[in-house]
Amino acid sequence: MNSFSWQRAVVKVGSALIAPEGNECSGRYLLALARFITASREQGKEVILVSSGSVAAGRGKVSSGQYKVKVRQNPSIAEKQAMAAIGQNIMMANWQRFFDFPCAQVLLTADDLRDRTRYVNIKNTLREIINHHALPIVNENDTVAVNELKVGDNDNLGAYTALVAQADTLIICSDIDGLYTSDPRKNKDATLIPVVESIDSTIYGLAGGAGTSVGTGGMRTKIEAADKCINSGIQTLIVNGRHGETFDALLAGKVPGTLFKAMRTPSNARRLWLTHTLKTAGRIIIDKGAKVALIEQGASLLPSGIAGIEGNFAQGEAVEIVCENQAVAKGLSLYNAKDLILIKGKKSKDIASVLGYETTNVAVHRDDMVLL
Ligand SMILES: Nc1ncnc2c1ncn2[C@@H]1O[C@H](COP(=O)(O)OP(=O)(O)O)[C@@H](O)[C@H]1O
Ligand SMILES: N[C@@H](CCC(=O)OP(=O)(O)O)C(=O)O
Repeated sequence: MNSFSWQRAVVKVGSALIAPEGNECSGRYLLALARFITASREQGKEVILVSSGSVAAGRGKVSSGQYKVKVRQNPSIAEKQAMAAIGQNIMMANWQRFFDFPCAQVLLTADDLRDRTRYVNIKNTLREIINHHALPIVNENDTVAVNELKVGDNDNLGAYTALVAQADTLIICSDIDGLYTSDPRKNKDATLIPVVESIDSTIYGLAGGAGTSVGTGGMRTKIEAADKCINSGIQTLIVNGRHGETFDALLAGKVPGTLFKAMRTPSNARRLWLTHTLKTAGRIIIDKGAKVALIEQGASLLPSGIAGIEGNFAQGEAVEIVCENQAVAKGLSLYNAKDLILIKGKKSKDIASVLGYETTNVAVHRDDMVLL
């Protein structure tokens, strides 16, 4: 088995695992996985869960309740959305019973992830949920997500979550041991591929569709997710969540499935993106004390060290950080230019009273900054 190490992982639990019968959200395969999450947190690691199961949970609830409503085998989008609305809290409760720390529900659409301001807010919220020792549980906001708003499958949602949360690892837990040379349910000669160094059309060519009626995407969307991640320095694993031994192996740093190797380290990928891809929309002028803090202490930029603002940038846009006319760093601003003008030079404790709100006491977070 290949080895891996990690510090912050997104663990994606597919419909095939949480709703094995397609009707109802089940706990059958979740205990070993929950133990893995708890043990990993006890080792100081950070976990974000991306869980499917709301549609199946809703369907199970309406068909078993007082009215015993039959849901069609191929329901309309609106019916699925109604099932998701009924099932999201059932799916959450299904997880919460395994943990004595709080679970935090995060419902996202593709549109949320494309919008710069919402992207920053999602990132801040995930960071705060983890700081408060709760477990973020992400799912698609199925009740509002139609067509162009939809990520559509939770594999790709898992990849977007790993990117926004700056995870180093995405672990996709499904009902199959990993990526095979072809769909093993259709071809008994298919063999497991333990490691993938890079993803090209040959790898995509191996993928077949979903294995169950509740699964969305099958292997193709898992490869798409891995493709997004490994290019950003996030290693991706596909493992079989139906076997308890899977999680013993993962805890021991082994990959009991397929490992898609990261093409570079997450910090290098991020550095490249920040330095070369992002265009700056303005400048933040800082004082000498802030420059020392940024360069020598690796600190985040606080409003108290800001002397001036140039440009009319939005929250989440890239800015150049300048001291005495020399570029010191580049990073993503957590406040828009107008608000930064109001809080420049102010102490953290005064931000809320000046703006009437406070999302964070940091202007540019260390994680979103590259020194020049
Ligand atoms: N090359 C392949 N290797 C492994 N599984 C494959 C492959 N092609 C298609 N599959 C199918 O993908 C299924 C897993 O995807 P899916 O049913 O969408 O699960 P989940 O709900 O966990 O996302 C497997 O059960 C398997 O039948
Ligand atoms: N958001 C949907 C799950 C989407 C889905 O089926 O994804 P997947 O687990 O990748 O097959 C739900 O909660 O039912």
